[in-house]
Amino acid sequence: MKFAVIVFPGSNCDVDMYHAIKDELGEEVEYVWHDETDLSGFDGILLPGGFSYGDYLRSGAIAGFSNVMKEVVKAAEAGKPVLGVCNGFQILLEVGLLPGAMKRNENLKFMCRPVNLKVANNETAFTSAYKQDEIISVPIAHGEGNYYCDEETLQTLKANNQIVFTYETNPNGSLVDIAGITNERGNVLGMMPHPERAVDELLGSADGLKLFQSIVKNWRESHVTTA
Ligand SMILES: NC(=O)CC[C@H](N)C(=O)O
Repeated sequence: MKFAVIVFPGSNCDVDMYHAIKDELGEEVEYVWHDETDLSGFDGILLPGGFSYGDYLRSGAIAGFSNVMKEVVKAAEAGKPVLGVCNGFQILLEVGLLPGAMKRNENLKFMCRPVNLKVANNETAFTSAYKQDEIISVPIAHGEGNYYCDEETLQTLKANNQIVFTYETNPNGSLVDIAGITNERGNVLGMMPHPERAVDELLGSADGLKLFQSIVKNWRESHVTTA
């Protein structure tokens, strides 16, 4: 499986994402600059964290207008897996691939520390290797991670099981403890915690690895036929 790690001016988790895929997962991966207008050679798209365009206006607001995001939308519409982590999640919200918006953390502080997450839905292409309700440790690092949506959207998210990760203890004021959601189709996931920083026990946790393994397993099941 071949992944693209999209890089914007100000991305700072692109190298961690690349390392997670290449060295820990053992899959193909390439960096793709934000000006790129063709993602047809990739099977999965990864939007890493960081401070694209210095978080000017709102986190992810400017990156949402980049050339490559038009292609990311096309890839999502074609059913390819698209994962946005932290700033990547914020960009997915800005382009409307995921519903809702991100507000500043309730305490108005940037927070960087490990948190416990609950796998609230393990029947997705991103979480099938986890157990339902499994508690995993994955670090957060954000100033704008306070997820918000209107009541109607929240009911839709709940009804379709789109809430995939919740915080065990809410660090940022996020609505109903939401840490990660998918689109209705289930092929686009946005999450604030960083699974690519939790791929080796030496880093404090390897709990993020199963997320990437789930993506690959799901892709192989639908794309690779064995004799
Ligand atoms: N690590 C990140 O992706 C940070 C995201 C964003 N710049 C924020 O502080 O909310």
